[in-house]
Amino acid sequence: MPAEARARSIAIIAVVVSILVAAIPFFINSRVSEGVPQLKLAADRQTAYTDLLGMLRDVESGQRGFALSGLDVFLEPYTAAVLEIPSLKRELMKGALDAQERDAIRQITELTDAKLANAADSIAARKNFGAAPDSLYASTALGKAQMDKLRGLIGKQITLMAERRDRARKTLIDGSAQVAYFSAFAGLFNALLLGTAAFNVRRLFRDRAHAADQLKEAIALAETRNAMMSGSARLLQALDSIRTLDDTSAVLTPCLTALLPNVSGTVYLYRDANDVLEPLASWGADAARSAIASEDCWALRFGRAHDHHVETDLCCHHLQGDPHRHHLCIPMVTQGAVLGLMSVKVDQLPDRNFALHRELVTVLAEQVSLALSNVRLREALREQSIIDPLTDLYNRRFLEESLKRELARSVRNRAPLSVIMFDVDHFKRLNDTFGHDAGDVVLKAVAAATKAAVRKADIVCRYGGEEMIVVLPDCAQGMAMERAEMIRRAIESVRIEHGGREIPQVTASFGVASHPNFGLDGDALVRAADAALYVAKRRGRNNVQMAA
Ligand SMILES: Nc1nc2c(ncn2[C@@H]2O[C@H](COP(=O)(O)OP(=O)(O)OP(=O)(O)O)[C@@H](O)[C@H]2O)c(=O)[nH]1
Repeated sequence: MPAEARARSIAIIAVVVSILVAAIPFFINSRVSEGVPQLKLAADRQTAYTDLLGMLRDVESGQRGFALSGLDVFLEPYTAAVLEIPSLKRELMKGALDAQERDAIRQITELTDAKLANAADSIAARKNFGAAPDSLYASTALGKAQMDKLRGLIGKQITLMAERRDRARKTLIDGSAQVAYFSAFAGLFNALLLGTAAFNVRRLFRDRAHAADQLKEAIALAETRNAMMSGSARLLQALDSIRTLDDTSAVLTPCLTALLPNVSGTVYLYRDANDVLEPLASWGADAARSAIASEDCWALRFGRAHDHHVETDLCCHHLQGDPHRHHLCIPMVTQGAVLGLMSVKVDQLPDRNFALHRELVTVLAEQVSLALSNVRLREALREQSIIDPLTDLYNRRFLEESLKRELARSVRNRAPLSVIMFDVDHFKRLNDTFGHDAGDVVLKAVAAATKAAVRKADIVCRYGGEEMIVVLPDCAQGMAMERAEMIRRAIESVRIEHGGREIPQVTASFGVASHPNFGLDGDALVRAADAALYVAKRRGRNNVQMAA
C-alpha cells in the first residue's frame, strides 16, 4: 500500500479509537448508575431485615422481662416495636425483589403476626393472672420457638441481601476494572497508531522531498541535455558549411568551448604522410597544442575510447605530464580509417554529470569525425574536378572560372591583371624521340618549375596539351614580362632523366597580355596572349613576347 494511503487509513483508525476512548466515561457512568442503586437497594433491605429482627428481639425480651417481673419498664421497647413492625413489614413486602423473597416475607409476616399475638397473649396473661402460671410458661416457650424460626428466616434474608450487595459491588468493581483495562488498551493502541501515523507521515514527507529532489535533478539534467543537443545541432550545422579543412578550427573552437565549458580539449587531425596527429582545434586553458605520434595514444592503439582517471589506468604518453587528472581520448574513425582524435581533460572526478559529458564528447567526436570526413571528401571531389591529374595544375575549366572572377575583382579594385601563356617547344619531337611517357615526365617537371617560380596567389593552369597559362592578379604588364622571363629561365634550367637517358634541354615560348590594355573580356586576354605566344614561336622560340 502506498505510504499516503497507509497514513490516511491509520489516521481514520486513530480517530475511531479516540472517539471510543472519549466514550469510555459515559460507559463507566452507565455501569455505575446501574450498579450503585442495586447496591443501595440491597443495603437498605438488609438494614430493614436487621431492623425487623431487632424489633422482634425487643418484642421477645419485653415479653420475657414482663412475664418474669411484671414491670412495665420491660414493655417500653415492646410497645415501640409493636408500633414500628407493621409499617416495616409493608415496606419490606413493597420492595420485594422477586417472587422468592415475596414468599419469604409472607412467611416472616405470618410468623411475626403469630409472634406478636403470642407476645400480646403472654403479656395480657401476666397482667391478668399474675406471675408464672403454667400457661404463661407455655406461651413464652412458644414465643421462643417462633422467635428462633423468625431469626432463621430473617437471618436467611439478611444473608441473601448481603450476598446480593456483594454481587452488586463485585459487578461494579469488575466493570470499573474492565473499563480501566479497556481505557489503558485503547490509549496504548491509539499511541501506537499515532506513532505509526507520525512515522508514515514523516516517511511520506521524506519520500516527497526525495521525489522533489529527484525531479529537480532530472529537470536540470534534461536542461543540460537540451543545451547540449541544441549546441551540438549548431555545431553540426556549422560543420556542414565548412568547405576546406583550414576553416574547421574557426568553427570547432568556439562551438566546443560553448558545449564543453568545464573541460579543456584538442581535436587532432591525422596526417597520413608523416604518421602524426596535428592539432586542428583546441579549447580550454589546459588544451594541448602540439602534434603527437599515433602510437602515443592508447585510444588509437586500441581503436576505441580510452579513459584515464586513476593512477592504475594506462596513461597515454601524450598526457604524461599531467597524469593525475581525468582524461578521455576518443579516436575519430570513418570507414575503418583513422581520421583524427578528440582528447579532453576534466578536473572533477567522474559523476553523473561527467557521464553525460562523456556521452556528449563521444557523440561530438563522431559528429566532428563525420564532418571532417565530409570536408575531406568534398575537397577531394572538388580537386578532382578542377585539377589536372598529370601535372597537378588547375585545369582549363578552373582557369575560365577564376579568370572571370579575378578580372571582375581587378575591375572593382581598379587593379591590373596579367596572363602569361606558354607552350613547350618542339614537344612533338620530344615525344617522338623519347616516347610519350618521357613527354609526360617533362610536362610534370615544367609544371613544378612554373609553380615554384610564381607567387602563391597566382593561378597556374594546364590549358591543353603542352600549353599552360598563368593568371597573375595585381600584376601589371611590366612585372608580368619579368615573371614570364623567370619562368622561362626556370624551365630552361630543369634537368630531366628518363629511362636512364638524359632528356635534352627543354624550353618554352611565352606570350603576355595584361588588363586593362585588352578590355574586360577574359577570352580576349587569352587570345592576345596566344597571339603573342605565336609571335614568340615565330621569333625562334624560348623567348617572351608582349601582346601587341
Ligand atoms: N606526352 C604527352 N604529349 C602530349 C600531351 N598532350 C599533347 N601532347 C602532344 O604534344 C604535341 C604537340 O605538338 P605540336 O602542337 O605540333 O607542337 P610542338 O611539337 O611543340 O611544336 P611547337 O609548339 O611549334 O614548338 C602533340 O604531338 C601532342 O600529341 C600529353 O599529355 N602528354
